[in-house]
Amino acid sequence: MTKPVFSIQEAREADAYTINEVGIPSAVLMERAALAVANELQTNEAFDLSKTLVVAATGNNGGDGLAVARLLFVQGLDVTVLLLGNEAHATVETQRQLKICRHYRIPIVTTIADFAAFTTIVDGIFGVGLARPVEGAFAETIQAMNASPANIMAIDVPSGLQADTGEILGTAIQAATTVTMAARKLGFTAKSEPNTGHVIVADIGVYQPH
Ligand SMILES: NC(=O)C1=CN([C@@H]2O[C@H](COP(=O)(O)OP(=O)(O)OC[C@H]3O[C@@H](n4cnc5c(N)ncnc54)[C@H](O)[C@@H]3O)[C@@H](O)[C@H]2O)[C@@H](O)CC1
Ligand SMILES: [K+]
Repeated sequence: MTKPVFSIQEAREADAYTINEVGIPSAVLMERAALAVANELQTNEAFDLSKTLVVAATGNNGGDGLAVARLLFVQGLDVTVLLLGNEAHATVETQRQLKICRHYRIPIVTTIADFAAFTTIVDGIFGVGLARPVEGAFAETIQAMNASPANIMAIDVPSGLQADTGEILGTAIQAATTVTMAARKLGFTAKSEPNTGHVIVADIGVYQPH
């Protein structure tokens, strides 16, 4: 059982408790997170999946994104992954998802010339791990995503939004929908609605320590 709203610390503690004490493997939580996002993309008519871009960085939020890309790709959809950051620093789970994506020969690129070519963009850049203001290529990519006519689906937290305070750290994704894992985040308030869009809470089997 979980509280309806999590701080970043509570989200991290619940993930760790579920993985280490309950015994649900991290990859299972990631798969359930990705299934929830893919399901929302495929059932919400606002998302046109004729040409989808998944933007993934190297943390576990990016791992969620890569798993979403694979779930859509195996259904025959046109999916491209934009991989941001240094792959050598990817988390174990994200490296696992990258390996699977490569097995399926999902197109993985490191730059995109025209974000307007996509009908849907999935934001798997930063989740609750956002730790400092967004700058450089990350900021430019977020701005290009926002400028695209594509509808944006944010995974867990719109990238650039501080999940405890709702503060925009430099620049932040403006999503149509955010599928957030286990519970809403403290920073999701009326003020953050231009960034979160409609918030959907996905039950991915996370338990809070008690
Ligand atoms: N197994 C798990 O623990 C689960 C994690 N989940 C996902 O994992 C996310 C949390 O993953 P992580 O803790 O890996 O963190 P994130 O993936 O949110 O981001 C952390 C990474 O981004 C870097 N970073 C932070 N701020 C930055 C900035 N401004 N500029 C550049 N790099 C920056 C960090 O150094 C780190 O490498 C959640 O939001 C959720 O999407 C879900 O899959 C559920 C299960
Ligand atoms: K995100």
